[in-house]
Amino acid sequence: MSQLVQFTKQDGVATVTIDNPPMNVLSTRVAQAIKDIFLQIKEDPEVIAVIVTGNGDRAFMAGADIKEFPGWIELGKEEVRKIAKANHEVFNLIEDLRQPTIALLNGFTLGGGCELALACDIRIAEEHAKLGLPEVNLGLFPGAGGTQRLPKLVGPAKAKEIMFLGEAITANESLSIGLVNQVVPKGEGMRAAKSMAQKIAGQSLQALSRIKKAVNEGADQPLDSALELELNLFTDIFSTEDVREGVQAFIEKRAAKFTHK
Ligand SMILES: C/C=C/C(=O)SCCNC(=O)CCNC(=O)[C@H](O)C(C)(C)COP(=O)(O)OP(=O)(O)OC[C@H]1O[C@@H](n2cnc3c(N)ncnc32)[C@H](O)[C@@H]1OP(=O)(O)O
Repeated sequence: MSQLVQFTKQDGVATVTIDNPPMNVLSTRVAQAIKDIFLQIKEDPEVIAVIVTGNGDRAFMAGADIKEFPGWIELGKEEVRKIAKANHEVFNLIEDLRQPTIALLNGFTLGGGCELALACDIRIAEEHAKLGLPEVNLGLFPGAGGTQRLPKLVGPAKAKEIMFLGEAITANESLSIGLVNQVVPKGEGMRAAKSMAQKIAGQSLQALSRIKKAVNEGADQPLDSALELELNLFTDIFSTEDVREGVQAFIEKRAAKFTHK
């Protein structure tokens, strides 16, 4: 397997580390390696929560590999569409993953890197991280989900400002607009991400995956059909072994031991 992306797992938590120095850019090969790893995680019964980060302390990911773009410019429309669609597929795979995902932003989180972070459920940023969608500076615009996922998180006006100006914002500004969940000192990110991931991994994946599905799919629907979705998922959860265990554990005044069944 490619070493451009590393994968480890411990106690229900998988850690995916992008390792493409110096800026962990999203080359075509990195995108394929991320896809391969997430396809594996999707089917892994031992993984309940996932952390995604970049190697080193300079970048989570500074975007797509701009040095591949001259080649793109020479391609026909069909070929460009194919490459762009492949990026959409990778980020959709991550967004739709049944397991919760935490992006640990440990430096520059730009362009495709910011779009990768947006496809995750939760974002924790180290204080020195800079976030942005600077594609406009190259005469293009975010094409790996940024125009759709950023406005959902921060509202259309702030998202347009970020994309029109192409300027990176600080971790603390990102926190103030809801783009990240938490800001921690430089070097403390993995500890914070692991602490959150371990708490999540102690819950039932049956419940976690339904929370994710209800929130993600409900957001694109009118309230009445979104509530119908919630109703169906809530009805379903009562047939799981984990709900029996969770309720019994409460009654017996002990900690629940979920089996994710
Ligand atoms: C569908 C998705 C589209 C996109 O994502 S488009 C790309 C969006 N991203 C960007 O526009 C960011 C581009 N990079 C930068 O602006 C800067 O870099 C940084 C602010 C991230 C860091 O600046 P500094 O600390 O001064 O480092 P440095 O010398 O510019 O970069 C170190 C090496 O990394 C290469 N690099 C940085 N970002 C990219 C990239 N996105 N694609 C390809 N290479 C990149 C540089 O060129 C250089 O390389 P060398 O040492 O050989 O000169």
